[in-house]
Amino acid sequence: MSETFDAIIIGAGQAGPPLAGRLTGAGLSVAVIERHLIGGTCVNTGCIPTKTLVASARTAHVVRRAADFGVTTGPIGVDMGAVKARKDAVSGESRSGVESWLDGMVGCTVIRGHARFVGPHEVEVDGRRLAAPRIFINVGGRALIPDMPGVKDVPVLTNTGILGLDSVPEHLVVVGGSYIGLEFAQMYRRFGARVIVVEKGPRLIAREDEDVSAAVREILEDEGIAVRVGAECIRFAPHADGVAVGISCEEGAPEVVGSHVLLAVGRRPNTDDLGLEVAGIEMDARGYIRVDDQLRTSVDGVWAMGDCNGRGAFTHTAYNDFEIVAANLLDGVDRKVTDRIDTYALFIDPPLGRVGMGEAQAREKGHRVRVANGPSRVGRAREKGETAGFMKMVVDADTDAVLGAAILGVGGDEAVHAVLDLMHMGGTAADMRRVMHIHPTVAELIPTVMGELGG
Ligand SMILES: Cc1cc2nc3c(=O)[nH]c(=O)nc-3n(C[C@H](O)[C@H](O)[C@H](O)COP(=O)(O)OP(=O)(O)OC[C@H]3O[C@@H](n4cnc5c(N)ncnc54)[C@H](O)[C@@H]3O)c2cc1C
Ligand SMILES: NC(=O)c1ccc[n+]([C@@H]2O[C@H](COP(=O)([O-])OP(=O)(O)OC[C@H]3O[C@@H](n4cnc5c(N)ncnc54)[C@H](O)[C@@H]3O)[C@@H](O)[C@H]2O)c1
Repeated sequence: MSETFDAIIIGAGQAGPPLAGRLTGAGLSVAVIERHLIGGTCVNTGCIPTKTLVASARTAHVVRRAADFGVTTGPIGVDMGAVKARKDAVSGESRSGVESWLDGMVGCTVIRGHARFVGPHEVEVDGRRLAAPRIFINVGGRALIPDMPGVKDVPVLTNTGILGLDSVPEHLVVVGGSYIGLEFAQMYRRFGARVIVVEKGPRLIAREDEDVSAAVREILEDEGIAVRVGAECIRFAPHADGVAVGISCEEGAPEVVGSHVLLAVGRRPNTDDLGLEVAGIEMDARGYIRVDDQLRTSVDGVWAMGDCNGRGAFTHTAYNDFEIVAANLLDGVDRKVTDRIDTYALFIDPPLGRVGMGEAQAREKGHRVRVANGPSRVGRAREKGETAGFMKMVVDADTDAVLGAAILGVGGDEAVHAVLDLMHMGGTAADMRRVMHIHPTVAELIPTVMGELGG
């Protein structure tokens, strides 16, 4: 016999817990099933711990530059044990916040264990059967570990393992030059490690425009991080000093030896052991659950939210998925995934704030574009002594609609929201030119840069 609920939520990541709050608030009985840590990736092994470490790394960096600002210090050291303890405390506080919220939620039953479908509206958790007319899948993803030559013969870290380090690696080899790899590369360089980033593609963060990739590379190299792109021959072998990582068949040193290796070559959805086939829930070739614009799967009464549906890969997209599902189910409002505008940040320092399309993507999609570029030598950046980066706005030449922006520089992760909000409201470049922004801020440069386009 199955225990029955009005709704079952599988996974307590970024969408599951708030949805449990809305459903129980509407008087429904809800079971939330979590097999590991409440809060999921962002809280435990993603955004929160990494951004806490980024903050420690930035502090070390700023203190090292203290003399530039006329401030004297003594010798500078990094106590990685204390850095880790701070990170664990911040992350732990977030986790226990979600935990106690769910535990105290009237109408919510939290069940610990791995859920697997045994039918379209029935799951099993450690031999216990649960059924509900509505099931919400929020199982997230994990680091991809491809079957690269030698990878099974050496110790490699992923974003999870590296968070357990309480000493600074002597030489960190970061395989994968994208969001995860670059954030860890810079923070560990700032903690005092030698760092090399090994990327198989022709440039770092290849989803971005070439000028953005180049500027990010320059920022990292200026801090002493080695970068090797076009690394077509990545392979691993044990070495007396750690791990030998084969890099190149053609140019530069063919091999580098690292005391530690971080694999940051992508993520995969946690759908391989969920029994989706039994329930008849369709996946794509990479294991992402197929959903429609309102996040309904191929089975009636089953939804998929967050990273596992392949429609987003961020905490804010997972949370927005929750908002869409809740609005459609409970508020009678018609909300869709395609209503949202892509936006995210790369939290190196200075950060890259991104919204909408890049220049290359806009051209690929057939837009006639005008591009405005501005230096980040905005007053605020000069005052802070942090002028690396630039600002770029992509505008449709025919309609004057703003198609996207990249703000790489101090405050770029915050300032980009001015463009996001304008795009959301359907504003044009001319609208932005007329807005008065606060001086001295980074955002004040946005109307000025749009001004380059005239009109
Ligand atoms: C290193 C790193 C840094 C990141 N930084 C950022 C950032 O700065 N900003 C940002 O927006 N995003 C960031 N992300 C991405 C962000 O963490 C994810 O997009 C987000 O956590 C996805 O949320 P989710 O709810 O889809 O899944 P998750 O948070 O992954 O939660 C899924 C939950 O489901 C559970 N689960 C899985 N299978 C089962 C099962 N069968 N039964 C029961 N439970 C199950 C898991 O244990 C997990 O707790 C980062 C990711 C990483 C790895
Ligand atoms: N700031 C943020 O919001 C943030 C931070 C970290 C992660 N995330 C999320 O996590 C996701 C995954 O990040 P990621 O950086 O692991 O993956 P990714 O998919 O963004 O990039 C993987 C990188 O590894 C490279 N690569 C693939 N195979 C390789 C190989 N065999 N050898 C060397 N390089 C190889 C790829 O060319 C690519 O540059 C991101 O898409 C993002 O959504 C977000």
